[in-house]
Amino acid sequence: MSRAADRLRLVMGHVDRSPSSITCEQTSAQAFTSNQPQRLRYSYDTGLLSPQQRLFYEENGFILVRNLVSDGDIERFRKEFERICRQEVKVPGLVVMRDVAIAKSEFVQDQKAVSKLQDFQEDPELFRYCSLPEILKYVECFTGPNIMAMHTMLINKPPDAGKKTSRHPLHQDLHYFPFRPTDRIVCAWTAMEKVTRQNGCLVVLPGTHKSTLQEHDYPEWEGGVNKMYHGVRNYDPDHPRVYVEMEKGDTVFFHPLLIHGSGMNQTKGFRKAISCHYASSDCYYIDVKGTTQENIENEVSQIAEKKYGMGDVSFMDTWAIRGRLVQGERISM
Ligand SMILES: CCCC(=O)SCCNC(=O)CCNC(=O)[C@H](O)C(C)(C)COP(=O)(O)OP(=O)(O)OC[C@H]1O[C@@H](n2cnc3c(N)ncnc32)[C@H](O)[C@@H]1OP(=O)(O)O
Ligand SMILES: Nc1ncnc2c1ncn2[C@@H]1O[C@H](COP(=O)(O)OP(=O)(O)OP(=O)(O)O)[C@@H](O)[C@H]1O
Ligand SMILES: O=C(O)CCC(=O)C(=O)O
Ligand SMILES: [Fe+2]
Ligand SMILES: [Mg+2]
Repeated sequence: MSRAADRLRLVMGHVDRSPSSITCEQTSAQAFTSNQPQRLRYSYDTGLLSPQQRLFYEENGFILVRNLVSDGDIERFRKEFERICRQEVKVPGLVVMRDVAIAKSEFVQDQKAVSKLQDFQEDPELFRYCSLPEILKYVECFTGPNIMAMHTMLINKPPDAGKKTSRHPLHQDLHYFPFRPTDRIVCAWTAMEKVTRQNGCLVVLPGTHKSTLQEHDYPEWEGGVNKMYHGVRNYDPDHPRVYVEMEKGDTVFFHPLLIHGSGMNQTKGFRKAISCHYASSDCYYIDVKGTTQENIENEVSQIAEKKYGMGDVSFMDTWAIRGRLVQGERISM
C-alpha cells in the first residue's frame, strides 16, 4: 500500500490494519486447497452447498439461493436508502449516482433521480448486509474463511427515461478489480423486491466464467451510457441467456468472470437490489498497466483524485481503502 492510501485512510477516518499489498499466489493455494477435490475448482466443501449446487456453479458460474435475506432486513435497507436520498445522513466515501439521462437533463434532482449508491461501507445500517451470517456462510464456499467486503452497491434501477440508459451492458466484474486470484472473488446480489424481465432483472450468460477476462469499453448506444458502464466488446450474441427472475430476499452468488448485465426497466417502479463483492483476504493486488483493464484504471483514478481531493491515487489504493474485513483475518488485502 502506498502513502497515498495511508493519507486517504486518515481522510476517511478509517483505521483498519492493512499490511503491504502484494503476497504470493501460494498463500491462497496453501490456505484453501487441502483436502479439496481437484475436480471442483470454483468452490469449497464447507458442508453447506449440496453436490448439485457445487456442480451447478462449476458449470454455470452462479447459484441462486431463494429467500435468503429476511423481509425485515430488506425493509431496514430500504429505509436507510431513503434517508440517504433525503440527505438526512452523510456517509463518508459514498457515491450517489444519477442516471445519465437524468443527470444531463433539466429535471429537478430529487431522490427519484438516484439510480445507484456505491461504496456504502461507512454506513453501518447498509453495511450490515455485507456481514449477514446467512450471506457469509455462502460467500465462504467461494472465498474461503478469511473474507473482505470489497465493493458495495445499492442499485435503484430507474424507470427508463426513454433512452434505454437504464440498461447495464453485458460485462465481467473482474474488469473493475485489480486483485486475484479470480476464483476467490464472488458477488452476492439480493433482490429487494420482485425482479423480472420487465423491470430489468439480471441477465447472465451461463458458463462464461470459464473464459478469460475480455476487453471492455463503452457500448455504442445512441441514447448515452452511464459513467463507467463498460461492456464486453465482443461477445457471442448467440450464447444462451438466462434472465434471473427473483423474489424479494432471493440472492444470487456469481463468479467475477460471468458475463452479465441487466435490461431496461420498462415499469414505473425503481427496481432495487443490494450487492457486495467479496474476496478472500489473502488475495493480492496486481498491476493492470498494459492489460485490458488499463482503461478502467485511468477512469477510476481520475474520479478518485476528484473525490478524495488529492493526486496520486492508484487503482490499487482505491480498493485497499474501501475493503473491509467481515470474517476471519485481514491478510494481504
Ligand atoms: C463490479 C463493479 C461494476 C461497476 O461498478 S459498474 C458502475 C461503475 N459506476 C460507478 O462507479 C459510478 C460512477 N459514477 C460516479 O462516480 C458519479 O456518479 C459521477 C459520474 C462522477 C458523477 O458524480 P458527481 O460529480 O457527484 O455528479 P455531478 O452531478 O456533479 O456531475 C458531474 C458531471 O458528470 C456527469 N454525470 C453525472 N452522472 C452521470 C452518469 N451517470 N453518467 C455519465 N455522466 C454523468 C454530469 O452530467 C456532469 O457532467 P458535466 O460536467 O456537466 O459535463
Ligand atoms: N452492444 C451491447 N454491448 C453490451 N451489452 C449489451 C449490448 N446490447 C445489449 N446489451 C445488454 O444485454 C443485456 C440483455 O439485453 P436484452 O436485449 O435482453 O435487454 P433489453 O433489450 O434491455 O430488454 P429485452 O430484450 O428484455 O426487451 C442487457 O444487459 C443489455 O444492456
Ligand atoms: O443490478 C444490476 O443491474 C447489475 C449491476 C451490475 O452488474 C454491476 O454494477 O456490476
Ligand atoms: Fe456487474
Ligand atoms: Mg433487447
